[in-house]
Amino acid sequence: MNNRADFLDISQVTVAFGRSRVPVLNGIELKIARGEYVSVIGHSGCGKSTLLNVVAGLLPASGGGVVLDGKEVDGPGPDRAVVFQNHSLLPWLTCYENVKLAVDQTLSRAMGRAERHAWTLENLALVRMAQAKDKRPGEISGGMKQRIGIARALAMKPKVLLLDEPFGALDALTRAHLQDQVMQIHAGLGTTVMMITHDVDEAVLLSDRIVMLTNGPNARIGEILEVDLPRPRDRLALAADPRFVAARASVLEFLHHRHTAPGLAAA
Ligand SMILES: Nc1ncnc2c1ncn2[C@@H]1O[C@H](COP(=O)(O)OP(=O)(O)OP(=O)(O)O)[C@@H](O)[C@H]1O
Repeated sequence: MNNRADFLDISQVTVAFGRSRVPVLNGIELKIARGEYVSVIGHSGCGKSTLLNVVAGLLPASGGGVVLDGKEVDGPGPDRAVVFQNHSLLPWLTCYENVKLAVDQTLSRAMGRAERHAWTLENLALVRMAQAKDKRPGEISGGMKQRIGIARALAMKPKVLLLDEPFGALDALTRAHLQDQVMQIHAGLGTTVMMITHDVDEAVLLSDRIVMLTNGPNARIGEILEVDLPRPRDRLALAADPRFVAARASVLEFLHHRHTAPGLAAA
């Protein structure tokens, strides 16, 4: 068992694609504690998804590595569940079957048949989708599809939940609703989360820490902001909270003025 502070240990991760000698990411060093909610923000194309894909084991790092709970990441695994911006549900299966398939694939040794059925229903209920369990993805809204994607990810009992702009394709109200649900789930289950986002308000509302990447190529961690706001967080109350406003301003200031700080982007 690892220290709380380095449950997920991203160590000197560098990624260069193909024969390019200029890395997209250069020497990313980040330790995430068990139960922590960490967002990664940065300009388009700086390498946020690349970093998440390395942690997911979908992309090998050119240098450095990732260790999760003492085990080196060397490929995809059920201990790291990913939710992408566009849902990846199987269209011919119902919502129940989409979640159940993941449960069967990952937990068939740990749980009997009846238990897997109950666990599938429990996770559908967690994202408030129990009533739509027999619908197919084509019959439900974009927000509902993302909720099924989150239920499927959580049902695998991952050690870390990797969210790649999970609310990016949703309208503002649906997005707010889903952010609130994810906050409740995080509070209830103590899930460790690494989330990629473009949205400054979303990052401040949800995160314990916000990791700000400099522009690529050669992107590095420019700054890390601790979000010192008590939980549970209420979006309406926070909008006028000076600590929320200050955190938001700090991230915006980084994105607008400091994302290519001398000595970072050019290094
Ligand atoms: N498979 C690949 N082969 C070559 N280059 C790639 C590949 N995947 C990503 N890149 C390049 O790496 C850089 C970072 O891409 P990435 O998708 O990680 O950025 P991002 O910060 O997630 O962008 P966005 O916010 O727009 O989604 C980009 O310049 C992209 O073109």
